[in-house]
Amino acid sequence: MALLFAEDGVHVSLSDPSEEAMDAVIEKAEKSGYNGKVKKYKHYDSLCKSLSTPRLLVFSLPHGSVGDKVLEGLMPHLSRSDIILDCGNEHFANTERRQEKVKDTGIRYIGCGVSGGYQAARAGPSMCPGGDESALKEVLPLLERVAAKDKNEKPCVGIVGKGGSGHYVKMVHNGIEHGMMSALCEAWGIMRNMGMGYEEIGNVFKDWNSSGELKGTFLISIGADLSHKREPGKDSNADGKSSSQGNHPLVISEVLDKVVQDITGEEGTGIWSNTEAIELHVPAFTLNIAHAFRLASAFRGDREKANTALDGGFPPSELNIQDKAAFIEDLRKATYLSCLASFIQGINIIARADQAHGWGIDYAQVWQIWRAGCIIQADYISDEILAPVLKSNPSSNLNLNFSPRVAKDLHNCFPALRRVVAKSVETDQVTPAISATLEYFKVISATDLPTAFYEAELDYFGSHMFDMKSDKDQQVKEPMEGKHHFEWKPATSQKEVYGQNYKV
Ligand SMILES: NC(=O)C1=CN([C@@H]2O[C@H](COP(=O)(O)OP(=O)(O)OC[C@H]3O[C@@H](n4cnc5c(N)ncnc54)[C@H](OP(=O)(O)O)[C@@H]3O)[C@@H](O)[C@H]2O)C=CC1
Ligand SMILES: O=C(CO)[C@H](O)[C@H](O)COP(=O)(O)O
Repeated sequence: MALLFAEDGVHVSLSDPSEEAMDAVIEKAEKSGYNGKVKKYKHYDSLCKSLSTPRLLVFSLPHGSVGDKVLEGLMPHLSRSDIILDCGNEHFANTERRQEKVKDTGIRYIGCGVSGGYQAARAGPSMCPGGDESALKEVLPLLERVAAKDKNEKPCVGIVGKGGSGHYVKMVHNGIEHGMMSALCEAWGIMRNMGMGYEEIGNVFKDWNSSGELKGTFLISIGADLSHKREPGKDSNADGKSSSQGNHPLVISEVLDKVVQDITGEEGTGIWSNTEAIELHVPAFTLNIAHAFRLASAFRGDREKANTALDGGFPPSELNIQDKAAFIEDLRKATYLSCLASFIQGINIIARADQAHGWGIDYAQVWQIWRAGCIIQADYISDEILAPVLKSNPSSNLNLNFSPRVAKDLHNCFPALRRVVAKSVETDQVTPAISATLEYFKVISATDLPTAFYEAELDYFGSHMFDMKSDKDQQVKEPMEGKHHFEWKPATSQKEVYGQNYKV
């Protein structure tokens, strides 16, 4: 990001605990011809003196205590009207705590989620800032210059809303990202078990990305690309199924199946998004299970132990599919619905939080921010599904499950999703997020769930009350405690039951 700003002509003062890290950036800046544009500062005092006022300080730090420590260290050297632009994946509550902490000093703290990975950080990321409006208006012209541009050259940055809303929306962006990545890796696993080689799968992803419902999906485009990458310098081919061209092994053939960021604490966005979904009472089947799947994958040692205890567990069988092209088309549609469900669930979380915190989120800006440069960029979903709802900038009724456009695609793709899950169940394929998506769409659109029995049991043992099918008032539509209790079994003492035979 330092290089990105330098490229825009900005003088960048770097500060990092590692002098080596700063030297590496300066060397790159010099090589790129931004001579003298990037300078390093060991101490906050000299760093802050090097900046003209009002200063703009950009954080790109691990979340939590590091940000607190850095802010604490900087504050004595800052003055009124200075702006901190926190571009890390910070928890929104930390952002709001820091906004409150600096308020009386006149320092303004913006929480700005940044997406697109290190390639986009260099070339132009998607940026999601929220906080003090005056500060946002001051930094926006700079951010508009460096941010990713959509196909109409519009910058993928905009004022999201008040408080910690920028970091919140970015956090949910990552929750959506996790749902999409889960579905994609599950589809990849199925294709592997269909006997397809890594590069052949890469070609399928290339097709998926070029037209139809998964068109222009960043995660699919990088999936297509990574499937063909070989590491120079190695001469054995670990993948018996992959194409024989080239002597070097495909890198993907050697990647172990562990996703560990949640456990190591490097990142928190998946944990926070799911915690938020649960705390805000948002059913987020795909996101929840995608997270649990990552967790289970991380504990490789435990999986090995359970595998031994279960005499080899339940490995997927080879899939013998008669009409391969038709099944891959089903898989494409199942993957699409899982990505769509991830967006629907994520937007429902944001909308609920927005209502709870009063952030006044600008949904048209959220749409624009996700349009390019970010990990969840999905052209079809954005243009066809999200645009009609988010661009009209509603303050409520953002639930895409009520959208006729979603209904149309669900009618078209749901049978394919059902076939993929059925085949997966039959052959022990690993499809947690894809299966959860099938359940999600069934459940959220059902008007006769088996939870009637659940309610009855709750009332039986806990007198938790229930509503009745014959009740016609608005209450039955709302998540309110029911009006009825049935005395399923009167509470009696042991003495009453056993009478004279009762012994103390
Ligand atoms: N990687 C990605 O694709 C993306 C990352 N993010 C977010 O951006 C932020 C940075 O990510 P990333 O660059 O990957 O993470 P890194 O861990 O690579 O970098 C973190 C930076 O913070 C510095 N740092 C660590 N501790 C301190 C401290 N006590 N005081 C001052 N500086 C410190 C590190 O210094 P040192 O050089 O000494 O290690 C390093 O420069 C994170 O919040 C991440 O979640 C957001 C979007 C994408
Ligand atoms: O924020 C990001 C992308 O948007 C970062 O790449 C982040 O490091 C991904 O990690 P995680 O999968 O744990 O969210």
